[in-house]
Order: sequence, then C-alpha cells, then structure tokens
Amino acid sequence: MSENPEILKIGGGFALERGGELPELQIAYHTWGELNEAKDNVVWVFHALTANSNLADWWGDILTPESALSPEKYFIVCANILGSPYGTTSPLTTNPETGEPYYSDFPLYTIRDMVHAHKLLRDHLGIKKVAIGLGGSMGGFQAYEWAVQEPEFFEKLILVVTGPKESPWRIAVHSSQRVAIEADPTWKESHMRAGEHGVAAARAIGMLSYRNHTIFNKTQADAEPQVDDFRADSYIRYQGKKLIDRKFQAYLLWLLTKAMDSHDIGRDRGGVEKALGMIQADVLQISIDSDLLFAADEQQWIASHIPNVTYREIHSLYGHDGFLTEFGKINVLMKEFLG
Ligand SMILES: CC(=O)SCCNC(=O)CCNC(=O)[C@H](O)C(C)(C)COP(=O)(O)OP(=O)(O)OC[C@H]1O[C@@H](n2cnc3c(N)ncnc32)[C@H](O)[C@@H]1OP(=O)(O)O
Ligand SMILES: N[C@@H](CCO)C(=O)O
Repeated sequence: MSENPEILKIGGGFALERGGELPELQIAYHTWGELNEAKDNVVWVFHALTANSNLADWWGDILTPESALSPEKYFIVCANILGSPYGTTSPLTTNPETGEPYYSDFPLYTIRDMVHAHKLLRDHLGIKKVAIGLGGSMGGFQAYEWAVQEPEFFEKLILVVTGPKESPWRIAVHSSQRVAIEADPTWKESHMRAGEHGVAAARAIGMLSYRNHTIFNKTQADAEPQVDDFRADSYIRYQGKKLIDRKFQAYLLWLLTKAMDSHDIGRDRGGVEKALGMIQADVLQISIDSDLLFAADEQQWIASHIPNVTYREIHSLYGHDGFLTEFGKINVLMKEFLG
C-alpha cells in the first residue's frame, strides 16, 4: 500500500456468524474528500478479494476530477475486509490470547461478518446514510448483504459483476483452489510461508476464471514457435509468486474462499428472490460480456428481481478482471446513472 490506512480498534468480543469469536477487532480504512454539512455525500466503496482500503492502489481513477465519484464532491470511504492481510483483523494478526499470529487458529467467518465489522466503522464515522455504495465482485457481495440488512441505508448502489448469492460454478472454482491449498502438506503450519505452493496453484486456478482465452491469446502468445518455456506458463506462475509476496498466506486465502461461498442474501430470509425484492436503493448493475465467473445471463436474471434497477453491459477482453481494468467504461455508465 502506498499510504498507511487509519485504524479503528474495537475492544470486547466480536461474535461471528458461524459461532466463533474474535477477542478484539481492528478495521483499516481510508477516506477521501469531506463529509458535507448535510452528511449526504457519502460514497462507500467495497473492495474485492485481494485489494485493500487504498483505492489509489487498485481503482486510482476513482479519485481523479474526471471520476463520477470525485472526492471534490463526495466523501469516499473504503475499509479493508475482515480476513484480508491489509490491516483489518486477519489470520496474520496477533491473537491477544496467545501473543502469536492466529494463522490456522483463525475462526471461519462470512460475508455477513464483514458487513457487521464495517457497520461498526460506519457508526464510528457518524454516517447515517450512504449516497452511493459501489462494489465489484466480492465487494458487491458486501453491498448486497448490507442493502438487505438495512434497506434504507443506501440511496444508490453500483454493483459490478457481482451477485446476491454465490453460485455452484464459483463455489466449484473456490473448492478447486482449496483442494490445491490442502495438497500442500504445510498449509496449516503457523508461519507466513506455510502452504505457499498451494497458494501459487490456487492463484493459477483463480486466474483462469478471472481472465479468459481471448486475453491470454492476445497478451501471452509466444513470438517464435517453441516446445517449452511458454510465456503463458511463466505468466501464470508469476501470478502465484506475486500473490504470495502480497501476504496472501495459505490459511488466509483458504478462509477468504470459504467466506465467499457463504454468501447468500436469502439465507434465513425466505430465499434470494425475496431478499432481492427487499432492496430499496436505485441500482446500477453492470455486467461484462467476457466474464466467465459472473456470466451475463445470470446478471440479467438478478436484475430482473431488483425493484429499481438499470442494467448495463460493457465490453472487455479481460473477463471478470474487467471490473478492475475498465474503470473508464464503468465511469461513463456511472455518470449516466447519477445524472
Ligand atoms: C499492495 C497491493 O495490494 S497492489 C495490488 C492492487 N491490486 C489489487 O488489489 C487487485 C488485484 N489485481 C489484479 O487482479 C490485477 O493486478 C489487475 C487486474 C488489477 C491488473 O492486471 P494486469 O494489468 O494484466 O496485470 P497482471 O497483474 O495480470 O500482470 C502484469 C504482471 O505480470 C507480468 N507478466 C506479464 N507477462 C508475463 C509473463 N509472460 N511471464 C512473467 N510475468 C509476466 C508483468 O511484468 C507484470 O508484472 P508486475 O505486476 O510485477 O509489474
Ligand atoms: N483479480 C481479482 C479477482 C477477484 O475479484 C482480485 O485479485 O481481487
């Protein structure tokens, strides 16, 4: 991260949906811009799997004057998710009860727990209402969940290649990643390098779902015919190394995939269709034509069950990762939606 986040420390136990408890919680977050007197200019950005609270690192264009959500106009908040290695409590945090990092002692948690944590930050910041909630991929999971828990909290939601419930296809991708991590016999050891071969394999599997054949053919074709040492091979291996260097320890990544699988806004609420019908915010839902994880037909089905929705699709060669690489196209749609 290029700039240190602010840290909110919350004492007392933080109870988790699946039954565990964290003795204490800390939340890392960034803000940009000023909260106006009416307190009605809040933008809450939810980050996805491996990003962090500093938008400058992964959606930097959002902070420019050309952005539909420029900090010249809005007070922008982005908080690091529970379980991420970038400042919020995670398996890398020191367990106050042992004085050692949790690693594989960290309890299972869900998307609802992530939202619960961020609601504590919301209270700390004195925010009563959010003008615009924005999230892509797992970021959108949190936005969906919060919008159903508190239907009047968001005026507008911008949801990019995301959904109200994890799908069997995506669970299978995550399960494959966990199989890869579990195949590394060191994955539950208590140190940073535990299970790192498993993490590299899991990231390789993930990359195949975040991208697609078109972008690989375009960017990773070899210049000359060869029988080995292909560019695509070195690229996919490099992505694993990069994730390990970014502190994605094996148990930490394993738990994040379990949290994604838990996502279902319809759980204990009469099913996903009924829960989608509870959303009161005006929603802009954006799909990407080449996304293998959140396919356009699924995105259209979701939109057809949200009461106030504008559905748009963008073209990208990048597949699912288009939500990170195509901010310019997303910005055009956001400007149109916000008027
Ligand atoms: C501290 C931080 O958290 S910073 C990271 C913040 N980013 C995030 O949090 C979101 C997660 N990031 C991502 O998903 C991706 O990086 C994206 C989608 C944002 C960007 O994708 P791309 O622009 O295609 O970059 P991608 O990371 O896939 O690949 C480029 C890298 O692969 C390397 N590369 C490309 N081809 C090859 C190859 N054949 N062999 C080896 N390496 C290769 C490049 O040199 C580059 O390396 P670098 O990242 O060290 O500069
Ligand atoms: N490239 C994204 C994929 C998940 O949305 C990430 O690493 O966070």
